[in-house]
Amino acid sequence: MYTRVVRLDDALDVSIVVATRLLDRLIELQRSQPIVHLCLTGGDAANAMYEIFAELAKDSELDASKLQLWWGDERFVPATDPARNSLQAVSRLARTVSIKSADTHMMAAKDGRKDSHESAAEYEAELGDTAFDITLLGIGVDGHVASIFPAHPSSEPTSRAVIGVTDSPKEPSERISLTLPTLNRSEEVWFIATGEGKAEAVAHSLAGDPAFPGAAVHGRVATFWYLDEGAASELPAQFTCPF
Ligand SMILES: O=C(O)[C@H](O)[C@@H](O)[C@H](O)[C@H](O)COP(=O)(O)O
Repeated sequence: MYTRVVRLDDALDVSIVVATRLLDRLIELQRSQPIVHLCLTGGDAANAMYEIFAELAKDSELDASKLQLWWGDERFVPATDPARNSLQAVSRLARTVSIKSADTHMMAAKDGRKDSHESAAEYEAELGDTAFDITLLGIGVDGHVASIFPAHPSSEPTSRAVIGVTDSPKEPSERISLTLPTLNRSEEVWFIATGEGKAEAVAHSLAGDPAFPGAAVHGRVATFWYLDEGAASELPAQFTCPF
């Protein structure tokens, strides 16, 4: 198990490098296994990357029929609300990648019948013991990952694989999130963070500060942190890895 920090100049470089590596890695995995499970994240950094990924995936060897998409977290809002992480990702990826809806495992939307806790239990059942090949994660200025927020009930230890989150410090207040042990059922975790606002959260997470949920997330094989200079600006010198 290893952690690697990849420092890049700016946010655009992060999007290009992550999109390029993700496409290459998925194609490589598809050569040796029938299905690849990719867990997606929400957030501006990821959305920018998805746009470039969709461009690169056009005319590539990526086989969308061998890809299963999952989500690390979802904003619990109505199905057509553009704030949904899944809509934001799928609307970008589907420009060139034709993934069947049966292989696109979106978390439930708010429909007035079930609350986020019931919907989380439903997703837990859908997930079963699926382990992700790659999990993408953003990180908040406050250090949250997926919808696990520091000093908040969402970061309390739980035996659940998926939880409903209420009173989230970030809008919208109701969410669904994989828990830390579920995120850790990933062969590889790829963090994406850009901008100086993330520097403190990134530095504390990489230093293993238990107050920061990101410190507890590791791929079984590898954990990558793709950072621009702003997000990496508070890292000690030992984290200066060449690209
Ligand atoms: O639903 C969400 O809000 C996200 O899943 C969240 O965990 C996000 O990934 C981070 O907040 C980083 O987002 P940015 O890249 O927009 O800063």
